[in-house]
Amino acid sequence: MSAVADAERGPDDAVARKFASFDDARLRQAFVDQGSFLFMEDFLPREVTQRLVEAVRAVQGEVHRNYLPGHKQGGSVSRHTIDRMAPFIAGLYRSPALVGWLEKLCGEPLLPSPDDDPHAYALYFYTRPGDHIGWHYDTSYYDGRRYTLLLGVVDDSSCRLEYRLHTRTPQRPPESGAVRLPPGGLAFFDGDRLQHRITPAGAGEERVSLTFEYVTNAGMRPWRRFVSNMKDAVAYFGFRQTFSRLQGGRSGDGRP
Ligand SMILES: O=C(O)CCC(=O)C(=O)O
Ligand SMILES: [Fe+2]
Repeated sequence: MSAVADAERGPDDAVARKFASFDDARLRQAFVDQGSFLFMEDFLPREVTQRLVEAVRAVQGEVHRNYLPGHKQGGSVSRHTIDRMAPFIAGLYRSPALVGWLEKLCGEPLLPSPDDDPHAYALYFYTRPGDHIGWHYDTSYYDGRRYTLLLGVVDDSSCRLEYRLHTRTPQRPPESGAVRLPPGGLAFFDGDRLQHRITPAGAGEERVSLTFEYVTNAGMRPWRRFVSNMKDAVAYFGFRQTFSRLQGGRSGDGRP
């Protein structure tokens, strides 16, 4: 079997086997009780996490760093770069076992983000002291809801995923929490409902997380696509990685 076929097929069987041990009803209840949020320390099969670590090493030379005073500091790699250099991640993103399980959890059909969304799947790197992201929501620019799946890949850090539940639910008092996202761990949430942040890395620390974005309606008005792309270019991937698909996947200045 070719490496690409293996990458496409490999993770599905492994995740299906692992998910068979989960108590789906209890996890669904926890997700609902927490206002569309779930954290699991042990989610991915070990061999899948290992493939993700290898994928991270494969794209390490492509990390785009940003510094937005007061909001964010760190590195990212977009789906366009992942498609070229780490196809295992693209295969996992589309794994029917994974997507089917997430659909059961959130109780509605999920679609992959369209091919021109640089954030459909992406890696975040926290490798220098002070790397962090401030309080925010993962706002949906789509016509439907946007769900975020965070998977821990590397964590030799003191960083925490801090969150506040129910901030947009009028009848419920907010609840705060903080978790470490270990390799193979999961956080899954409705991006417009979970306020969250990643606390700053210390000296000599390394944290890498993988994000998958699924939507309930892949339509997006052109103006919102523009705003979303600008945000991705400035806050995450840089203009080259954000728009690289439009350049036919080549690096460069975008001119033909
Ligand atoms: O690194 C993470 O685990 C999450 C980062 C995040 O919340 C974001 O980039 O929107
Ligand atoms: Fe976020």
